[in-house]
Amino acid sequence: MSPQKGSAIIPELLQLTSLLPKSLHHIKIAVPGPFQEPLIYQHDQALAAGIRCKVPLGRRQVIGITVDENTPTGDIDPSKLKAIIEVLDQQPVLPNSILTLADWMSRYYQHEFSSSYFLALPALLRKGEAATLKAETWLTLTPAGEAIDIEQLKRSAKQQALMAFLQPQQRCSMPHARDHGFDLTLAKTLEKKGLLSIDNLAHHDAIKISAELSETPLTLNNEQQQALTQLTGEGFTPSLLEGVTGSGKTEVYLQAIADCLKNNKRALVLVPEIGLTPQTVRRFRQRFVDDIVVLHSGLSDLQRQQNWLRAAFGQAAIVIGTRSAVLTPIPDLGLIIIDEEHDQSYKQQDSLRYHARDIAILRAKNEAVPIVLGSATPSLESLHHAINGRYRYLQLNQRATGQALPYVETVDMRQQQQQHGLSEKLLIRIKEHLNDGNQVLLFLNRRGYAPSWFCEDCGWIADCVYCDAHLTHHRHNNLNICHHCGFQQPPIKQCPNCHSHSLTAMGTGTERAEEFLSQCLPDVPMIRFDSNIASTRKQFEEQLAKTEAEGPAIIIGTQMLAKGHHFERVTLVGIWDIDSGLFSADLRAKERMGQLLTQVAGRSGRGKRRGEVLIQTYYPDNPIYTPLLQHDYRSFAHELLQERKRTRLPPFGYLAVIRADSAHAERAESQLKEMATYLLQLGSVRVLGPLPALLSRRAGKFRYLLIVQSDKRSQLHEALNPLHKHYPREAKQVSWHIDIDPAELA
Ligand SMILES: Nc1ncnc2c1ncn2[C@@H]1O[C@H](COP(=O)(O)OP(=O)(O)OP(=O)(O)O)[C@@H](O)[C@H]1O
Ligand SMILES: [Zn+2]
Repeated sequence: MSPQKGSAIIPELLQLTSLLPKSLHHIKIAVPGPFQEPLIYQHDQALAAGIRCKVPLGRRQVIGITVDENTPTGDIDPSKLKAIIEVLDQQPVLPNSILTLADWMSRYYQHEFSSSYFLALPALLRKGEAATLKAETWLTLTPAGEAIDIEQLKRSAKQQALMAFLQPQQRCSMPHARDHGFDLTLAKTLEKKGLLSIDNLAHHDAIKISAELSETPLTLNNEQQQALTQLTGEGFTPSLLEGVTGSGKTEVYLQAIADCLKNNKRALVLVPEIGLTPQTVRRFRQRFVDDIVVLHSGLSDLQRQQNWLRAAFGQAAIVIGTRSAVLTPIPDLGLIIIDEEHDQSYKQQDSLRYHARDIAILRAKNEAVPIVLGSATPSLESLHHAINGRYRYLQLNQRATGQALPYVETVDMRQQQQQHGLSEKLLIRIKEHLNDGNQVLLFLNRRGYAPSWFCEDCGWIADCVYCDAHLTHHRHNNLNICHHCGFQQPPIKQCPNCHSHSLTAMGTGTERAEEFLSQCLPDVPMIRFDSNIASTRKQFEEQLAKTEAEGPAIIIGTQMLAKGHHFERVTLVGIWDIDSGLFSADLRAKERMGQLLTQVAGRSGRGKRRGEVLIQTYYPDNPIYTPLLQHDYRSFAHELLQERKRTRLPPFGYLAVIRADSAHAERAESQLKEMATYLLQLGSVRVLGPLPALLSRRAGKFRYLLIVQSDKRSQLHEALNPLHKHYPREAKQVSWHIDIDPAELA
């Protein structure tokens, strides 16, 4: 055999060996795109779940996340597998606890498979940035610092305080020290004494939980004490803490967290989007020595990434965040709290339409920890679970300060002189309360100057060109604006219908209410809260600060005011209009109305003086208001639960909405008709529709709904599951999505 021949064979052999499958691993990766399952790639090593990889997808390269081995995938042909281009992480960025939730969410909400995985990551990590913390100034105790008896420092109170702060933690970052009033100069003095060292570096390990308090907790009243005792338990213990407005739920949370930290575990606190103001955070920071990390949409991408990583590395004992913070990795989690659990902002209303409360419950169950859902006005779902014993039902019926709940009275608008929808009676009462040196809060759930621009001669109303909605008139910039799509135009001067020039703003929004009240009461400061004036966190905070700084003043705003804020000086709450909740066809309109009314009324009389609430209504005798006027949200909710039971609506049945959007109404409708036929022949679900959405056209697209109902959750899911296989999400100029457990029919 000639050597030449042999050498020709060897490269071929080599090539063959490199193709041998035994050295290759099949890796399941959640990849962005319209996939209902992870895709499979090959790689020369096994990879743990939760690792980011760069992979080819069509002609592009994208970042995906490895998922659990057990995650099912469709059939694959191994010869078609593409290789991972680059592995971005040495260690998983998402721990198993979060991967399990993400996997469940993908299936349950029937959205693109990868979306829950990406939702769990901060934006910069989604884009492939390194999962590392930036260098930071750290204060670390030296052995001498650890050993010193701080009594020896008593000549300098500040030095002693910093050492007392640092000793239980051993190490802390400079920003954390600053939050507690310690500055770098002070730290340098102690460094010179050899008690601590100051370094600039990036720490990636956990920090010891000190469980020390930096203020003395309030003494709990009996109800609070009982609630606290019952809500902590071994393993998964869900509780509903139903406490009237001002009953001191926050104090119960704070003390429950203190217990959690003592057990060397960390706590997760979820609050509604607008509830997470610096005031809230301050209240927590005042109480605890341990570091607290905050996660909300107002942070820059970098801040969010850094805070998220600090939480994930165990550098914070408490994580406070809004909706998506429910997916933050937290080592040794010991407690979850959801404040204002009824709040709508916990449900995401686009793309992955998840409910953070439901995910939190699942997380608590998986991680075997107690979870507390707190509210003065619990959602019907949570109430139902508390009544039937699935959750512990803890009640606080008294205000913590001992102050009685406010007097509530209706104003019969049919018998009142009124201007801009403000009754004579309410105006008189406003003046009385201001004269007594108090503040008044007026609730009007319509921002802008007037809800419509209207022809006095023929009744024509200016509509949005792209939506099935009236334009709202805004005076400060003289524009008519669509609150659904943002379309705007200067107010039309001549009626396109009858050519009259008598066009005017009709109705009252917050802007007009403020203008009118300023005319009636020129010397009284007006503090407005609506998304025009307080849309950013900073603006909102500025308005809140004004309420604290001012004496007699009028606070006027939309439902932004209903989110658990404590206005010490408000003694009168006036509800400008509430009736719209009675007539809305939306699923939860009545429930929301009751919650809003109770929450807004609950802002009255939280200080030293008993409060008063005046509700303007054209339907004072409507029985739905009766329990609410007596602070009896519980009876109100029981009544609604009975109604839901009769109609087999949640929590007594399960619901999904399929919505199709298209520039051509008939296409959206016919797509849903096809789906309805398919679903009906299954025989396991009830189907209503297609019908136009409550907002039947938005931004140029017609919106149709199919309401799918079932008495069994599993049947609903089984019925819906195959839809995406039969009907592409976007085709023939129709796009559609499923909303499981919908919050509204919009
Ligand atoms: N045990 C207590 N003793 C005295 N004051 C208390 C006690 N607990 C709470 N408070 C005070 O009562 C007030 C209301 O408490 P908090 O804001 O926690 O109520 P809440 O139940 O969260 O109300 P809301 O649902 O209306 O937001 C606060 O000023 C708080 O400091
Ligand atoms: Zn519009």
